[in-house]
Amino acid sequence: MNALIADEAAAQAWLVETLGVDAAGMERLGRLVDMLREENERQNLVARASLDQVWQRHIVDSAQLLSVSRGTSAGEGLGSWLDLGTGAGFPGLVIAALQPERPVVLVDSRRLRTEWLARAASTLGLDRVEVVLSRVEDLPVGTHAVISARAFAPLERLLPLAARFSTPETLWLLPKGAKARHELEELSDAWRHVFHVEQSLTDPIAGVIVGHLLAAPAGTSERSRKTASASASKVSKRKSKSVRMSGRLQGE
Ligand SMILES: C[S@@+](CC[C@H](N)C(=O)[O-])C[C@H]1O[C@@H](n2cnc3c(N)ncnc32)[C@H](O)[C@@H]1O
Repeated sequence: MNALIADEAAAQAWLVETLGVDAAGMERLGRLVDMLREENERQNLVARASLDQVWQRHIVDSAQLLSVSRGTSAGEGLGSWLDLGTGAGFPGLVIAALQPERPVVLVDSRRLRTEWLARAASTLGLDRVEVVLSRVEDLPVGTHAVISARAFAPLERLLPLAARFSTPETLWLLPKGAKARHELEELSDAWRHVFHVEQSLTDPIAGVIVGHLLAAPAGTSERSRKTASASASKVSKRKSKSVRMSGRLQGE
């Protein structure tokens, strides 16, 4: 097992020495941390106390997904990465800062958060980032190489919501707290998958659910397709429900 990252210095050292982040990548992460601290004075993005350990609790906690996915084709490639319920930017914005060539889609239902995400991505020059203001339920279908979600929904609720963005090749990376193993054990057998739990590098009791969804329970994809196409037409009729932003905010 990898050693746990015990403090802020160890977190930054891990990024450089183990993950191999170069000077430009560290500079982007440093600017992201500064911007996050500033924005957190305006809106409640992350718990204030967590900023004392921002490199451990948020940056490395997100970046560890790249380490977990090493050696997999989805992890090694630069296929599209979908992050659901990105909130303050975790893990999706950190992934984009570390892999600026990869298309990364950040989805959140709260306008202020998506405005922050679009502003931060633009300031960092991350022009492959797309920020989508939408409920996940209302996102049109589209498949991705990687799907991540941190602190968004329990597995049993997340899978029906997000299965339509997945193929059997899609790599799912789900940082969970202490309930990772329990959530996986409790998942209905009707979901065919090859998920397992990796130990988190930042928290001794947390795990990351990693793997592939092979098949949804019978009837799920049809329901998802119907939901998605109904949602897509709802979005086109009421454009304000889903706003895509890339670098700068687009008008509704
Ligand atoms: C607990 S926060 C986690 C944020 C971030 N992933 C993190 O770990 O710091 C959950 C986020 O999901 C967003 N959210 C909740 N329900 C959603 C939905 N149905 N569709 C899209 N975003 C949603 C919330 O606005 C919030 O920003």
